[in-house]
Amino acid sequence: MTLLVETKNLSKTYSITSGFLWKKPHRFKAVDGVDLAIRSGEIVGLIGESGSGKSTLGRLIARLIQPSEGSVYFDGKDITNLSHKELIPYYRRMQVIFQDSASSLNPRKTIGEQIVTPMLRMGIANHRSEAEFSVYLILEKVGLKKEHFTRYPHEFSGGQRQRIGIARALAVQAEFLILDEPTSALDVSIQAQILNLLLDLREELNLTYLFIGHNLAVIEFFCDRVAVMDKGRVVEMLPADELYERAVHPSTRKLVDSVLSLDPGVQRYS
Ligand SMILES: Nc1ncnc2c1ncn2[C@@H]1O[C@H](COP(=O)(O)OP(=O)(O)OP(=O)(O)O)[C@@H](O)[C@H]1O
Repeated sequence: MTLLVETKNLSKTYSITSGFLWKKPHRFKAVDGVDLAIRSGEIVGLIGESGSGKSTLGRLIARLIQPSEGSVYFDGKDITNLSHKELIPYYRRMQVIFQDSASSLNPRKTIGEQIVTPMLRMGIANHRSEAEFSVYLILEKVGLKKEHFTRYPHEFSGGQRQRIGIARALAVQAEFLILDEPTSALDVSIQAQILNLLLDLREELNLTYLFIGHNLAVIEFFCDRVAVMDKGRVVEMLPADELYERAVHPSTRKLVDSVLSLDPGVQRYS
């Protein structure tokens, strides 16, 4: 498998001001020297305690924020220092799906409109009728209906809104999805449906995912490999199905043991 995403020594430093003008801002590394390689078609999970830098790493890779040091490569090209204009094709190829899709949907526009517009802007379709026809097919592919085209975001459930987010990514022919806790706010049965949809789409369209999550059972079920973050660094990388048995780093063991101590039988997903 070829490499699709690679980071080299990727870091993000924030300056935190105390509110007192005479005190020097405190600088800390939210992401600290991360080397990560994701192969085409692979699902890499990203776990770690709250505040360990998972979302920041996702945003750096998606080039939504500028790294302080290091590089991001996508499909073999160094995209670290590209201008906003030069990044536009990469923003199409890499899409982020957040826990709360509603926040990225315009409440005043129909979902059909919100999927068609980027398709036309990014040149995926040349004509509105062509784009609309593709959107009908994509809505069905993600488990929604043609009739949903003319509905507004508030008319959908949380699970349906995540399907809309996935539809938007498919509409612009994204290849790499950063899934930032996409199912954490959903009921277990809806969560399983969305994860299975994502697995089917990966198979059919050879998509690649970076999946940020807290639920180790979901990670074990959904991912091929898992990267563990602690204080901004990736401290361990291992196959997802060996997470419980082979984890050695203390921060991974802490995450794994906290799950196992609850109930080893119940916590496993599949
Ligand atoms: N814009 C920002 N300015 C200053 N600090 C920030 C900013 N964004 C994130 N941070 C800090 O960087 C650290 C890492 O945050 P991040 O959201 O990446 O962690 P996370 O592992 O995704 O956490 P969670 O699991 O709770 O979502 C945290 O201490 C956070 O407060």
